[in-house]
Amino acid sequence: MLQRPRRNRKSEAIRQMVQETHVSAANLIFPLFIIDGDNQKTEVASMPGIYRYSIDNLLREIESCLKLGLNAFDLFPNIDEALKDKYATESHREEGLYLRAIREVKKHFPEACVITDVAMDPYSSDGHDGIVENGEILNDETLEVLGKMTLAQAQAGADIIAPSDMMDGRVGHLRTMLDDHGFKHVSIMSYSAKYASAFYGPFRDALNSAPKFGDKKTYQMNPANQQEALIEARFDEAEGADFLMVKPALSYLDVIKLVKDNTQLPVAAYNVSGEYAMLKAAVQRGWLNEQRAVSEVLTSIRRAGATAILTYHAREVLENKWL
Ligand SMILES: NCC(=O)CCC(=O)O
Ligand SMILES: [Mg+2]
Repeated sequence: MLQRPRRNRKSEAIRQMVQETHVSAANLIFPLFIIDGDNQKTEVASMPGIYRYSIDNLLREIESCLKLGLNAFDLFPNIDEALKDKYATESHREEGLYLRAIREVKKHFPEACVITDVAMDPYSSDGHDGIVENGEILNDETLEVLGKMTLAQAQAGADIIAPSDMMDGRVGHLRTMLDDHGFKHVSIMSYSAKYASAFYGPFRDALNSAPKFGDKKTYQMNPANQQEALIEARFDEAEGADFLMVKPALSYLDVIKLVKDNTQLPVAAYNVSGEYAMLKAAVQRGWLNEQRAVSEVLTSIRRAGATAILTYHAREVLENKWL
């Protein structure tokens, strides 16, 4: 035999030498949930180890993450039901929870990369990502709300705004709004290919943001489609996105690869709440080795072509030196 690929696996030193893919702290983005109040820290039942933080505790959490070399955070608000309405007006109220949180984080940690979520669902009494009229999601009317939300977040200090709604034309609309208002430096990380997935369940528990009727299939993508991801990615790129995101990650590694092969922009992937919950549940029962499973999951997402990974595992992998 002339070819013996096993020779390159014979020792740890050689295995490391030929390793093709690495995950580092710099690739990770940590999603964080925010609730109102003082000194609050409540665990999300379906996401063991993940908490909703009041702003004071959020600052402590971010401070300890920064010490671990974890520098990028994606913030999501849990909004009181009484503050929700049809037009998500709470999303651009100056003294609202979310905008206060962004201002506080940037005031205390100007070096942190703060990514903000642009979508109506946490503030919508319908629990949808758009304005609902007679059971329909109105695309162009929704862009107006997303624009207000984006400007308010940029004003509060967002480094990157991340529209997660899947309305058509929103990247171009938001890019123009930002540029016209002196926020040329604010980046856009677009959820380009966001699928109508079962794996968002625990996230909706965390934020209490599940749709009040129907589902999100008229705007989020059909899990059966791959080519459609390229259409979405191409439009977002043309409209001025700085990052293209695929979401979820694990059941969509082929989509990450396809998008990566068709763009020069960095691709981000969202290792979503249901993916985290599945792994944690098996670990809690002693059915999986956590360190090995988490490291394999993150490596596979990088191998597929993601530059940045949004993952609820971010803090624990750095804390435990699992990478
Ligand atoms: N717009 C953000 C999400 O929908 C996150 C979903 C998840 O982690 O399940
Ligand atoms: Mg789109």
